[in-house]
Amino acid sequence: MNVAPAMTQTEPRVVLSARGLGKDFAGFTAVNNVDLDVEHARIHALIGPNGAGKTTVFNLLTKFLQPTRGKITLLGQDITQTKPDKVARMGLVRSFQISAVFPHLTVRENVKVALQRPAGLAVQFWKPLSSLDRLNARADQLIDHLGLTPYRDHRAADLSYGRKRVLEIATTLALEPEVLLLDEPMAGMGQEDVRMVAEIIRDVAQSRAVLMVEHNLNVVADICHHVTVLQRGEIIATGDYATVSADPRVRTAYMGTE
Ligand SMILES: Nc1ncnc2c1ncn2[C@@H]1O[C@H](COP(=O)(O)OP(=O)(O)OP(=O)(O)O)[C@@H](O)[C@H]1O
Repeated sequence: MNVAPAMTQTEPRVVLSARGLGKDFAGFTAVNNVDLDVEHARIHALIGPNGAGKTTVFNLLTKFLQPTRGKITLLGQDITQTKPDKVARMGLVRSFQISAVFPHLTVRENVKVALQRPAGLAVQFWKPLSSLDRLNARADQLIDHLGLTPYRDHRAADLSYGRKRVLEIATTLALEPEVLLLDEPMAGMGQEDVRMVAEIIRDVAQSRAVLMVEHNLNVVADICHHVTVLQRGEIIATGDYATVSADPRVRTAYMGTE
């Protein structure tokens, strides 16, 4: 059998990029002149002190907000004017967009519900869950991939906080995104859960790009290939963790907040 060679680290493929991205709110510039290149099979962190503009950049990229300036390209297509649902169908998915995990459903049922809307469509509540049986195999594959098999028949409400986040990621992956945006995936987690979710993210990023906002700099140092640091809406440093953490402007920006 012919197997295509795996993409090597020397062949970066930019899947999402922004040029000169900017957003003004009633005369206040929240984001300015942001250039970003997110690559396939890489984890890219967006960090910065509170109010630096990280969430606004996420909202611009997913088109929840319309940029005031600049251009966004997804998989070679200009999406600057594209609507959020179309952007999601094109492969740019933000975790919370579909991470409505239903607490009374089991892990497997949640994943099946997510799988029946691969185009990012609304959940079809009128369909009985039994009609989703054809999705069992695919759901179990995804569940296994994310280490949730022992919890497959547990109700989502009974999962630990960390495993709930992993289930959210599983439901996001049901859309088979090319680019996954994670907004503070480790927020509120204990150390053990942080380690587990970090491993999952590393695994998930083997076959897609991940862009994440993360305050936990240990996690950023551990799993992120590229780090972009924002301050007052502008990029002050970009590169690998060692490079940006040694940058005097980054050290100043974080002083007192780290
Ligand atoms: N809809 C809005 N209207 C006016 N100002 C806004 C709006 N959204 C964000 N801002 C402002 O833009 C700036 C950047 O906010 P943003 O939430 O993007 O920062 P952040 O880096 O995500 O912060 P945090 O780490 O605290 O979540 C802040 O000064 C914020 O008050």
